[in-house]
Amino acid sequence: MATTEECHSIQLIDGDGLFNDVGTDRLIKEIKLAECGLSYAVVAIMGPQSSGKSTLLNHLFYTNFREMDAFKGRSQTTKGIWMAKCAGIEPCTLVMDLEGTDGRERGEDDTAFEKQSALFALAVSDIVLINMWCHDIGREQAANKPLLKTVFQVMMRLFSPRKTTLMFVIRDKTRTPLENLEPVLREDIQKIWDSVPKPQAHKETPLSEFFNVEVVALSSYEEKEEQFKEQVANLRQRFFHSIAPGGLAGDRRGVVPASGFSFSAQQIWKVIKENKDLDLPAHKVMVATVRCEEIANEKYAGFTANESWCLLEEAVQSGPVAGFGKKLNSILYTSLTEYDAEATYFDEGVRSAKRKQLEEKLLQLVQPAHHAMLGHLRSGTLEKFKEAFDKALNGGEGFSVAARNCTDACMALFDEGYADAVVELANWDSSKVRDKLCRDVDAHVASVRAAKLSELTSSYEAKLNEALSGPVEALLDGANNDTWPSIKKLLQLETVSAVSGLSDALSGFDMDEKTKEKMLTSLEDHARGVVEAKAREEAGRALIRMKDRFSTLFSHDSDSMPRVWTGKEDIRAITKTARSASLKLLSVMAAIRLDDNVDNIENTLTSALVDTKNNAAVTDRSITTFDPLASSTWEQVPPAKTLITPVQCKSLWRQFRVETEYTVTQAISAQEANRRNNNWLPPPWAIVALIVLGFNEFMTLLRNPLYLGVIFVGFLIIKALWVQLDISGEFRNGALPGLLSLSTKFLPTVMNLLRKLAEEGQMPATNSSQTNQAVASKSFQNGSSTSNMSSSASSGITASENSTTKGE
Ligand SMILES: Nc1nc2c(ncn2[C@@H]2O[C@H](COP(=O)(O)OP(=O)(O)OP(=O)(O)O)[C@@H](O)[C@H]2O)c(=O)[nH]1
Repeated sequence: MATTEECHSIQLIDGDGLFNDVGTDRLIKEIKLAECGLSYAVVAIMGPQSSGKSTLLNHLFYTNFREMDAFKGRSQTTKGIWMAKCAGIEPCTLVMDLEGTDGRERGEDDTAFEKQSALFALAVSDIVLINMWCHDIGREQAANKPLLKTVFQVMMRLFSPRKTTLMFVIRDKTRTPLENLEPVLREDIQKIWDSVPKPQAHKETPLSEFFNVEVVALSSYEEKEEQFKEQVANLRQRFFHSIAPGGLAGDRRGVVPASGFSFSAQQIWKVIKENKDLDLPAHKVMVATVRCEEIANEKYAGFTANESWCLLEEAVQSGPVAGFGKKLNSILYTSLTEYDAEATYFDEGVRSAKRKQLEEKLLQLVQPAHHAMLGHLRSGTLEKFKEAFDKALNGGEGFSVAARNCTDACMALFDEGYADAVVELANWDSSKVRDKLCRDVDAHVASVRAAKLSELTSSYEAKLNEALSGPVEALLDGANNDTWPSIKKLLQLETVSAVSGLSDALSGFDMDEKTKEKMLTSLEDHARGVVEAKAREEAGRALIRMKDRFSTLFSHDSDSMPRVWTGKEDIRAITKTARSASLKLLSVMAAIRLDDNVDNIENTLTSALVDTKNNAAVTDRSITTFDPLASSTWEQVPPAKTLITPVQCKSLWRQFRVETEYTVTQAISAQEANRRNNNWLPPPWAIVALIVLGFNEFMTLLRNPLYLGVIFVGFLIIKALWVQLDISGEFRNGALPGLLSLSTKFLPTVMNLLRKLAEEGQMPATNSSQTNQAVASKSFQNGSSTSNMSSSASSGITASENSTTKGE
């Protein structure tokens, strides 16, 4: 036979009942049975031992089952069950050669294997050939009768019939035509069927419900080989397209998909061996469950090893992947489509349940990657939002409008990104990630808003600080009756301007009126605070300011010119004016007067510190007199508005008086000194007496010009000494110190004068004119140095300086 090599047979179950799973799997793989789905058929042959079964199969299906050597005598060749693929028959057909029945080798009583193998063949095959000798037909003791009985009995154990085709192959056909043999055979079969005990459910079930009975007769292979071969060739034709409607196995039922054949056969044999009932429908479900599970696991493993998936999973760890959803969906669909293709012929319920499980497992596997992708999407969108928001704000867009627009754009961007990353199989809820993004965006908007608002407030506060601090300081410095009204006006003006500016700026923030009002009020309070703080700061310097004001007024006249204490000034009046101006300053600085409240501070201070009567009381420290300043609060002024308390005022005033006392004393001394300097002329009566008594001498001088010349020279010498010795300057500090100083200076000065005169006398006549100039210049320098000396000698009092200059 040409094709026997191609279709080698395997021992499916050995003589000891051991199932050859490895061999079966190998055969199935070899003949690619798994790809056949339901398009395959299984044929089995039963019959007495050495009845030419193997010979028939090998001729019919071009298989290579072992045949008995005709010359060695009849003995068992086929042990257990063998299986091979029928060569050249479509669809793929498997054939099983069963161990012969009534075998002498197992003994008459050992029919267990026979029954088991019969049941197995019926459970697995679509067509069962029953090989029988022609001469056994109609015989009571026919060899195939027990076999048929067994077949029918075990068939009852299959729960539901598969509608197996039983083909009776009559061997060694005699001259009796088949038309005559067949009815006898069918009658025999019917009798046996009727005689078989059946379960209640199948008591009345006809044979045709379980079996299609076919009968063929073949000539003897040994005697009429040519005829035999011809008949077999014809019979072979009937096995083509056997599963098609009208074919030999056209109405078979409950077929196990080809990929589950090996497992199914193995399980069926296992159940049969354990002598359990073989529930074919349940078995089908079981096979489907196992196989679908296997396929699903295979697909899952295939998915995890899929290169595209591995790359995608790796890529998404480090950043967003464009088209993530599309890529992932494609890989997932491929796996599931493969599963569907392989599991398609298995029980639908089982198949879809396992598909669902596979889906769930795959989704569980990809979920972290999807989650990572959403994470990237969320953080990326947030970053883009921040950027766009920043840009919009810098571009001058209103805060609320910018926030709204950017948020909308950001959410749209997220939705777009999510659509790109969505896993179609999964019904994952994106709302959590979306909500988180919303929260992040809102938090960012809130923080930027807070920062912007604080920036705005700070800028307006800084503007107010600048606009108020300096002017308030200047106003307080020049404290007068208008100081506080002016400060109040300034505060009002600046506050209104700042509040309106801030209010305009806040309009872009879409704020509720209450918050806005609060912010504006806070700005107003700040402005007030600036003024109050400045006032407090200035109050701390009240003493210095008072002293400054006092010394300004005391040392300068009404034209702001430095005062010269000539002796005509009324120091008492000047002091009083200067003190009252300082007191005015103190009273202005004593309290904050930004409200319309009227207070009595100035009057209280004036009456307590300046008025002579009260002044006396202060100096006397009389315990019986009421002291209005012995308090830490002012009447009508709340403590918060008090800058200098009455007690502090009193203490400040005392300090002020002590510290200004010296200036006044100095002024008085300077005035007295000046007065003394100007009184060097004798009294008028002495001058009159001098004129009267010295008239004669005066006339003598007039009459004699020589005397006049002598007097003139004497005058020059005295004048020169007066200037050189700075006599008026020396006597400024009193007569005694003056005399002492003069006595030490007199002799060197005279000597100096004489030396100069001598030097000038020796000078040549030609240089006389230059010498005269030099002397004049020297004399000028001497004069100015004297002036400087006297100036430095003066004790810094302008009045005495002037008097010295005047004296010169
Ligand atoms: N009379 C007769 N003998 C045949 C026929 N076909 C085969 N034989 C002979 O029968 C003997 C047994 O043939 P096998 O094909 O081995 O029989 P078998 O039923 O497979 O035998 P086991 O496997 O041992 O059960 C051989 O010697 C064959 O030559 C036939 O059509 N008529």
